[in-house]
Amino acid sequence: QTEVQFWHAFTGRLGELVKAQVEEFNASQDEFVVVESHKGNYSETLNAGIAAFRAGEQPHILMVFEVGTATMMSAEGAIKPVYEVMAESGASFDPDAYIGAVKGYYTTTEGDMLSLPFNSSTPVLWVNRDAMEAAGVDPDTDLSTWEKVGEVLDQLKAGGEECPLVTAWQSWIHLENLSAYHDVPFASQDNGFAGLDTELMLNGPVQVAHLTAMGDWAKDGKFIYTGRRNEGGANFRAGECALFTESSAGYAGISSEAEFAFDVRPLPYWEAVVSEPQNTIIGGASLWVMEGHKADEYKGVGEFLSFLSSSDVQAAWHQNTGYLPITAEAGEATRAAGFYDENPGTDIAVIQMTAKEPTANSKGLRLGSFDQIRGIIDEELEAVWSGEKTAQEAMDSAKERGDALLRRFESAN
Ligand SMILES: O=P(O)(O)OC[C@H](O)CO
Repeated sequence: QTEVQFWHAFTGRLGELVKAQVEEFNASQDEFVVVESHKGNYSETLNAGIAAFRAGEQPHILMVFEVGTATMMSAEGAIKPVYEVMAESGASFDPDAYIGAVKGYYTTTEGDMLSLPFNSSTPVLWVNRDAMEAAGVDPDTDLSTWEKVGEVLDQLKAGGEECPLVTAWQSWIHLENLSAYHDVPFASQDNGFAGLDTELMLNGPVQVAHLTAMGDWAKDGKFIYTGRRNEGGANFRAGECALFTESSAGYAGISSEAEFAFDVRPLPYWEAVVSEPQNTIIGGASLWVMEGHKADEYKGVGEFLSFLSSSDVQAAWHQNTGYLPITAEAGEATRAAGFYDENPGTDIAVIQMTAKEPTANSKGLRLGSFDQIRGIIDEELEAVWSGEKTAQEAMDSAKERGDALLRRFESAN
């Protein structure tokens, strides 16, 4: 049997679900064996893939979070584009089957798919209904705008809630998506889509106003900071927090662990800035195929990626995890099966990402060295939460430091 190595970043419920998919594929045929390995969090998995490539020990398939997309696109010689793998392997593959908002992010301007948008997400607002009630707040209260959320945070605090709001992925949600959702740029050159000579624009009035509000909430004990990635998920799932801004894929852990009534709402927007929000942008990860392997192994890769995209596998994955259904057919099958009626809110992520035609500010981000830039942004945000810097000071500094990395990436590519 021909072996295919698949490196990913999933643990917990997501880790179990990936393992189950791999086992199902392996059991469905006897020509190939996919071997899945967990390589740490998203950044660690990306770095493990890069280091392995340099050592000539790269896996066939590497999961790379959306942040690493520009890095992978520029890694010529290291990656084998998915459209090429699929064409050579003869596995069934219809690029038009994938939903536009997801496909666009991982496809060249010529329409060639470079990586498989396996687990695509977008941020939403998770609500612990029991915690709201315990603090004397109507759990059905309108949370559509940050103005309204601000009032609810006051009520939660007054009602004795110790963790009114917690977040995962602060840069992704409170800066990158915030910008797209309010149709302001996060970076120049269409957020990097139009060229490498881009600079950060994350220190504008919309971003600064939002971070100032978040900083005030942090100072008042209404926003509790728990970490840069999805650390806050453990607090929310344990029932310790009322509101949680997190990926739609938070569903995997919340639906399997939460011992309280929860629901999911659209990501709030500032009514003072827009009368209605633009779309949110993509997160999660895609699967990149790495160069340097044999033709029969790539055939196995093609078969496995085709299996992952098949309607039944996709529909189940979407329903179990909260990741977007990457094909229109999987979304339709989910609706037809009554899943959205039985699990209200599980279609919010798709609606939020696709309801409006994206603008140059809301197609997504394509920035080199973005993982390192996020590290800088995280550091600066932490200075806002601790009251060390104003939001303006922190974002001016993030821009200056981040732009230096963008210049370095530009000259290296
Ligand atoms: O938790 P995920 O997989 O939806 O990813 C969230 C962010 O996009 C990570 O950058």
